Amino acid sequence: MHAFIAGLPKAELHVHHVGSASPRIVAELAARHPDSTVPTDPEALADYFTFTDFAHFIDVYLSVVDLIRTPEDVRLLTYEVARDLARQQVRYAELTITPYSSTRRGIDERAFMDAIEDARKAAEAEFGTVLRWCFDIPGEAGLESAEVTARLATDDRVRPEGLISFGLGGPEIGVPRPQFKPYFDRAIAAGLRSVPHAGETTGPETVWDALTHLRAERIGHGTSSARDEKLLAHLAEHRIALEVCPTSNIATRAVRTLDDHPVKEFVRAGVLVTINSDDPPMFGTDLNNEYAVAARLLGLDERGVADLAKNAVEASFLDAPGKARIDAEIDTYTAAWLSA
Ligand SMILES: O=C(O)c1cccc(C(=O)CC[C@H]2O[C@@H](n3cnc4c(=O)[nH]cnc43)[C@H](O)[C@@H]2O)c1
Ligand SMILES: [Zn+2]
Repeated sequence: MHAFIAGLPKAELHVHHVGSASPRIVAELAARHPDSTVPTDPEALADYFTFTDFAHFIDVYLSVVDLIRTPEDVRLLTYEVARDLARQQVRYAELTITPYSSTRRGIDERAFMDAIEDARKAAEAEFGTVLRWCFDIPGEAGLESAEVTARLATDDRVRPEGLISFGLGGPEIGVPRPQFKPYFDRAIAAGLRSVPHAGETTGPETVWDALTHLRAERIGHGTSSARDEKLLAHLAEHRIALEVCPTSNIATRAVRTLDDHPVKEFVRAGVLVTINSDDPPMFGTDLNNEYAVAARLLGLDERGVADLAKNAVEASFLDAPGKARIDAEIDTYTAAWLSA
């Protein structure tokens, strides 16, 4: 199964830019900025990436954000993230980027956009992996961060070509979703798709809020949806996909153990489940491992895993020919594997 998954063409819909910095990239950035407190030795880094709860995870996440100080850091990170995705046969990824965190720390906004776009184009040409951006509001940073993110996402003079969606991340407790409605309205009016995190660390009412107020088309995590049958039925009926990230939920202690993960409930209820890695090096995982975890939790064979990969293609914001191309690749690969 591991070998099958490793070669399977895939789409990744929920993966964070800074959260994808590999130990090698963290070490390289730390060498560029030696005053940082982030450890560079891989063993110390593994300890550093062990979280007591979600709030601790965010503190550590922001310490890695602090390592990214120049447009060249942004370009390096983005290009290397694409390389890691390509190695896992990821053909298409929607990468969540938090421009507010970088511009607030002094990176010029146009230089930031040029850096991600330059890396996106190079990655597509060199690795064949297509990247698209989701700009997310770091909700806990307040409405100023929402205003900046909405402006950067909608102002034609700065908004990057690869931007397709608008999100909301960070802690959920004490950060009600409805307050972000005007910013999502602006983003949606500008043609962006709505993909907020919801129900990761709070209950199903947050997912309802994301659907009602933010017009969510997919939900980041949505873990607590399992506690509300009516919500599950609504998600299933409207084909609103959940971006499930099993190992992330254990690492941030949102879910106790993998066997307690509600992914089985989602599938039972007919919800469109996609499998994702979230912040892979920080959680000691990668997308291939998340598929292996899902295969075990759901009792899937190779065909079942290929269907999961196709769910991600269906729920992606690719156009129809782009979806058909990856679906065909998945079918060809699976047929060849099963007939070998
Ligand atoms: O950048 C700042 O100055 C700042 C100030 C206050 C709060 C924040 C944040 O809350 C940043 C959160 C950051 O976390 C990212 N992220 C990565 N993985 C996850 C996840 O599983 N669930 C929610 N958020 C996540 C998110 O994209 C934000 O960039 C920042
Ligand atoms: Zn996330």
